[in-house]
Amino acid sequence: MKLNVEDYRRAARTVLPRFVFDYVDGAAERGDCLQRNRGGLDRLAMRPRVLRDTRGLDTRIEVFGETWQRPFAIAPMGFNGLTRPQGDVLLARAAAAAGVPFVLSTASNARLEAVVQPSSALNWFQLYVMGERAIAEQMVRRARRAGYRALVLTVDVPVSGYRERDVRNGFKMPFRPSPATLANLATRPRWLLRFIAHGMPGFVNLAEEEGSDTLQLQAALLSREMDRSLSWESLDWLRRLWDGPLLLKGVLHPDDARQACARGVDGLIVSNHGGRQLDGAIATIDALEAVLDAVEDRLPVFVDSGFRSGLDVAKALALGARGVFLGRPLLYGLAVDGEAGATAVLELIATELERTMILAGARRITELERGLVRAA
Ligand SMILES: Cc1cc2nc3c(=O)[nH]c(=O)nc-3n(C[C@H](O)[C@H](O)[C@H](O)COP(=O)(O)O)c2cc1C
Ligand SMILES: CC(C)CC(=O)C(=O)O
Repeated sequence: MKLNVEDYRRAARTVLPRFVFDYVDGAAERGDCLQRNRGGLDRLAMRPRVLRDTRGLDTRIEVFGETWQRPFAIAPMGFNGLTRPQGDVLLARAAAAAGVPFVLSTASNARLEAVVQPSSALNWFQLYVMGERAIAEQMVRRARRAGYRALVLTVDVPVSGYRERDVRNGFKMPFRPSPATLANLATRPRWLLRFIAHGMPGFVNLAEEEGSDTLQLQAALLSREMDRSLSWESLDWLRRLWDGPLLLKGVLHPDDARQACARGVDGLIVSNHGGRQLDGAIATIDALEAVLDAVEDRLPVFVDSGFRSGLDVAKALALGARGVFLGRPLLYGLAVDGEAGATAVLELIATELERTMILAGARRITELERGLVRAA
């Protein structure tokens, strides 16, 4: 029986090969940041209101003129096709059915045109800038043509975090599995059979043309060799290519939040990449307040990293976040049961959020107020 996200995590561990589970579940260096994210959320306690009519509960929010059925979304994640063949498409479908955004990663394994869900107005695209700027330009133009609504520029990967579990597993491109990895693969026959049927997923959006350059780019993307010349000035370049909502993902410092407002960015995602980048980084729930103060309601502020329940989501919203992005929980669901597993995780978190709202006396998301949370 799977009653919470941790149950899905445990089940995912039993179906995924170890190098895949470690890639999904892992974090940078000692995992301090990963733990700090949890610690920050756990330290907050709710101070509920009582005797409030909570019939007709409504969890919808408005973002950039669109309605989200729930105040959360699926975060961009690379290599979803490794967890399940067509993982990007399955997650996009689950999100569209739930009425929440799905953010397709630059490191996706399906063509961005094939992932976009026409039934949803909430297809978003995440951009990494690497190598020739022309690669990013090509992807942004295609994303625009394909109907992606918002562009998320990830800014916390100037270089890869040191993912010790990936290093130990030799997880890089081209992948050369060790004897230990092969032995472990033999214990994951279902994953292995699917993998054999579909082949090794690649990063197919980097360049339209096939060729040896593409292979080199794919290896560079997995080792996260990004363009370190990217700066605040580069936003002007991006603005010329993209006229829809532009968000920065990976902002933690209030001065950067102010800078983003001054540069005409449309939204921020307070994120430490789920503890996968700078291991010394502050917990996102602890960084949120200063960022919100700096922004002064000029743009919506979202948050991610470490959110595992509807209660966690409620805490961030009470502090003033517009919405929450969820990463690994969706991959645990995807690993366990494909699209149905991802849908189940979205439903689980929605149900937890609804119950939390009723218990806290909030009928609408706007009623999740600052006074409802306290440091425990
Ligand atoms: C397996 C995996 C791959 C990821 N790939 C990307 C990516 O390609 N682009 C990106 O902006 N963030 C990426 N992230 C970070 C997520 O967008 C998000 O910030 C993080 O997972 C949130 O933390 P959580 O997993 O604890 O919910 C990835 C995260 C995971 C777990
Ligand atoms: C394939 C990678 C570029 C995805 C990523 O950003 C991550 O692992 O955190």
